[in-house]
Parts: sequence; structure tokens; C-alpha cells
Amino acid sequence: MHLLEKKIVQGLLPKRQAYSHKGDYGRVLLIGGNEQMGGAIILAASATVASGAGLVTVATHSCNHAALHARLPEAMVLDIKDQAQLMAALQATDVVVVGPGLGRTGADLLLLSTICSSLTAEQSLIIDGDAITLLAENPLPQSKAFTVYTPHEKEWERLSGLPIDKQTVKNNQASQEQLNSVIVLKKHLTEIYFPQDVWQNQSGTAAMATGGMGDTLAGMLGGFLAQMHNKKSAILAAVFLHSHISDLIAETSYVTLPSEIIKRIPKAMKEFESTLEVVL
Ligand SMILES: NC(=O)C1=CN([C@@H]2O[C@H](COP(=O)(O)OP(=O)(O)OC[C@H]3O[C@@H](n4cnc5c(N)ncnc54)[C@H](OP(=O)(O)O)[C@@H]3O)[C@@H](O)[C@H]2O)[C@@H](O)CC1
Ligand SMILES: Nc1ncnc2c1ncn2[C@@H]1O[C@H](COP(=O)(O)OP(=O)(O)O)[C@@H](O)[C@H]1O
Ligand SMILES: [Mg+2]
Repeated sequence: MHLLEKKIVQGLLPKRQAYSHKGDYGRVLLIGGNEQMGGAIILAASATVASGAGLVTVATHSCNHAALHARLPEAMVLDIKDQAQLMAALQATDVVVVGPGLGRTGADLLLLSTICSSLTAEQSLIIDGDAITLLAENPLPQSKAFTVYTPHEKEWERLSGLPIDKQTVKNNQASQEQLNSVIVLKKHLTEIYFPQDVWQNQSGTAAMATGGMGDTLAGMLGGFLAQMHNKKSAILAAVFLHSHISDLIAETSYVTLPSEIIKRIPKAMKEFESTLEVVL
């Protein structure tokens, strides 16, 4: 197992070219947030915007629109129930993040099925939160998109069938192969399962154990994948930086709130940029 530490991430983020524009930094569509959990998709989208994605759109329940506009004017908003608008947005995007605060109704499952079947191999799909639980309970044909699941241990138990005490590296690798996707298994010392190798994050502490923290990571992953050509570098950098920022705040704070982490993403990214592309 490879250790994901600061020296690995140093230089992974490409320095921006002078002659570039927002279209060069990717389009991300985030889907989630029902009547009870608008906060989850607002946090995720805020993390995507702070990570530097070129254009961010959020499909969420209409009751969240005013809050989202007020908190995050950088994002565009559409009604999660508007099929026509959603289909157009799915076709136009580079990355989809689905699941934060989505809910687990039949309509949510139908939506998930539409998303999985309509994406192409050129797009990326991050499946988080309720979307993982829905897929665990109702398996669907695999999407053609490059797919990343971001389960916590219980969500991974539901998806892989492995009880938490059986989630060994060997067992997890076997499940990752079956799912044919990247798995970010979130916990203390988060593990990342790629087809070729496994990484263990060395940043992060229990100061992160608060609601919305995983939603924030899902949004960061969307933002990093939208901008970086090397998908593996994007995933490793997002996982490390999410927890690294928390570690910096935790030097003087007992808990590290998702909103505080989000505010510090651009500054933290700056420290890790390089003109030379590092390939892992
Ligand atoms: N502000 C908002 O809008 C927020 C909205 N949110 C949205 O809520 C939706 C549901 O997501 P969820 O994670 O809260 O619930 P669920 O899938 O039932 O899992 C919890 C169960 O798993 C167990 N468990 C075991 N190991 C674990 C581990 N390492 N990490 C975590 N849990 C672990 C745990 O055990 P227990 O706590 O009982 O000991 C419990 O039995 C999702 O869409 C998410 O985006 C949240 O982000 C909060 C802020
Ligand atoms: N004790 C801990 N040590 C390190 N990281 C933690 C700890 N507890 C939680 N985290 C991190 O917080 C996030 C929690 O994700 P998740 O449970 O999906 O949150 P939510 O769904 O509430 O947004 C993960 O990135 C996880 O690694
Ligand atoms: Mg979660």
C-alpha cells in the first residue's frame, strides 16, 4: 500500500496557463439535495467552485434554490425534477457528482438510472452518499463514464457486501475489481483503490468527524477531476488536500467545519502547484 503524504502531492496541481479561460477548467454538474438535506449539495457545490472548476451547475430540489443562490452565486441552478433541463445538462458536462443529500426514493433511483445510462466514456461520475446506498440496494448497469465511488465504511458494507470487520485491503481490492471503478473508502486513514494500486491517506484527524465533511470531499473531487488531465493525480490530490486543510485548521481548532475547509481550498491548492507535470 502506497502512503499518500505531502511530498507525493507536492507539484501535482498544474500551474494555470496565461492564455486560458473558464472553458479550459471543466464543467461540473452536481445532483442532490432534497427538502431535508439542501446543505449537503450546497457544501459539495461550494467545494467544487473553490477547487477552481470552470463552470458549476447544481440540480437540486426547488426549495434549495434561493439558499444556493445566496450562498454560492458562482453556481448555476436547475430544478432536479426538470427532465429536459437535466438531460441537456448531463450531455454538456465533463463531470457529474451525484448523491450528497439526494434521498432514497423511487424517483431518486430513476434519476440515478438516467444519469448512469446517459453518460459517455469521456465523462467522469462521482457517486456519493445516498446514491451509493441506492445502487447497493438496486444494482444498475455500469455507467460508461470513468466512475469513482466515495463510500464511508457503512456505505461500503452496503455496496460491497463486506461487513466493516471484513474490509481488509485484499477483500476491498477484490470488490473494487468487480465494480470496475475507483473506490475512495472514507475513514480515519482513507484508502483509495485504483485498478493498479492502493493508497492510504496520511492526513486527517477526528476533528473532521462532522456532518457534511464527505459532501465537501465529493465536491472537491468533482472540481479536481474537471481540471486535471491525470485522473489518478486529481483523486489523490483532492483526498489529501481535503484532510490536509483540516489538519492546518486543527492546529488551533477542536473541530474543523466543512465551510471552513472550503474557504481555504484555493490557498492550499496554490502551495501544491507546479509548472512541471508530475506523473504518479
Ligand atoms: N447537512 C446535510 O444536508 C447533510 C446531509 N447528509 C447526507 O445524508 C445522507 C445519508 O448519509 P449518512 O452518512 O449520514 O447516513 P447513512 O448512509 O445511513 O450512514 C450512516 C450509518 O452508517 C454508520 N457508519 C459506520 N461507519 C461509518 C463511518 N465511517 N462514517 C459514517 N457512518 C458510518 C453509522 O453508524 P452510527 O453513526 O450509527 O454509529 C450509521 O448507522 C447522504 O446523502 C449525505 O450526503 C450528511 O452528509 C450529513 C449532512
Ligand atoms: N476520525 C477521522 N479521521 C480522519 N478523517 C475522518 C474521521 N472521521 C471522519 N473523517 C472524514 O470525514 C469524511 C466523512 O464522510 P461522510 O461520512 O460521507 O460525511 P457526510 O456524509 O456527513 O458528508 C470523510 O472524508 C472521512 O475520511
Ligand atoms: Mg457522506
